[in-house]
Amino acid sequence: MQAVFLDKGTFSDGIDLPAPAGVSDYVTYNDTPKDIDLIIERCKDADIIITNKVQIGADVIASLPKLKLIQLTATGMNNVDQDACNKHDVALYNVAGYAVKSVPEHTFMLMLTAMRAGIYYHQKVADGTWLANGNFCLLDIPLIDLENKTLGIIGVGTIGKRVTEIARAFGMTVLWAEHQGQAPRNEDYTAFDEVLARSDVITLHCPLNEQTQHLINQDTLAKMTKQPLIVNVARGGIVDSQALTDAINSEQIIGYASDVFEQEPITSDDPLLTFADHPRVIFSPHNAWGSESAQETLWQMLSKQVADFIDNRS
Ligand SMILES: NC(=O)C1=CN([C@@H]2O[C@H](COP(=O)(O)OP(=O)(O)OC[C@H]3O[C@@H](n4cnc5c(N)ncnc54)[C@H](OP(=O)(O)O)[C@@H]3O)[C@@H](O)[C@H]2O)C=CC1
Ligand SMILES: O=C(O)C(=O)CO
Repeated sequence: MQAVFLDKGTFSDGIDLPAPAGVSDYVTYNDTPKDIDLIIERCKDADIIITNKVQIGADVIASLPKLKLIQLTATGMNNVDQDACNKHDVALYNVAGYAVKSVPEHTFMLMLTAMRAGIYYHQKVADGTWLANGNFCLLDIPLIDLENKTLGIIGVGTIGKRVTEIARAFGMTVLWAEHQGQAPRNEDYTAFDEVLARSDVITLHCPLNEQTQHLINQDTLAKMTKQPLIVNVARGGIVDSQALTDAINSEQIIGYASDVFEQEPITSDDPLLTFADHPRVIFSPHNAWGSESAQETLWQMLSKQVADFIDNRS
């Protein structure tokens, strides 16, 4: 079978990404631009498309009669038209659970950096402000401890559960948010609006889909009464960037720590970039998933899934 990997360059150099067993013709591209004709041209003989973030829409799927499997090198599946896959009998696989160390650790890196103004203070050491100040320490922006704070988690799956464990080790109270508008399914969950109202930090770990598109918007931000920090390592589209920008400006929220953006890479006109120097705003370039061990685990899991798929088809 032919497998075409459209965006191999999303992995680090040095991570070995051999053809999965059963793939006889393995074609790789470092990057595939958003150009439907180019994607179709590259995949016209493919039985299997492997991709991390290339958008595979209904037009592409309908134009590839040989296609049998789209295998994502990711957990989130929002870049593929799932209805079109069902319609054309194309299997769609993600890789679940590969980043259960990497993403939670990154979540806390972002959270701690924002709460303790880490980038701000690093710059003050480097630019001589600390020296000019004269005292042994500089403390002009408050450092906020996590202990005794309430953490609201939206999306209590593999990643949300590990974040729960780490948060409890920090001495935080954790609230698991029920889906918006639904009664809590059991005593472990708290109603969505109550989580917004009670949390000092809100962290997003749900998938991007029709229900979660712009879940964080003007209305939901207005329900955040404790001026929380929002952490987003899930998907940019879960947050309405303009509403978030307004909420930071009006101090409805204390800050925003994000690995993901509606447009990736972020473009220079994105309003969020106006906060590049804000002491409680920190961005990373969608790399929370990518510790070396997570990349290696991902490829092992993916290789087995693809090999099993080919086995079952032959
Ligand atoms: N930044 C990065 O590098 C990475 C980002 N991600 C993102 O993180 C997301 C979560 O990953 P992971 O934990 O492994 O996935 P899981 O599928 O294990 O967990 C997702 C959880 O979200 C919950 N959920 C779904 N819809 C809603 C909703 N409307 N409101 C509240 N909760 C909801 C689900 O709960 P229920 O079953 O109750 O519906 C489920 O428990 C991925 O979808 C991906 O987008 C993942 C890896 C890396
Ligand atoms: O696994 C995911 O969903 C990611 O976003 C990393 O590619």
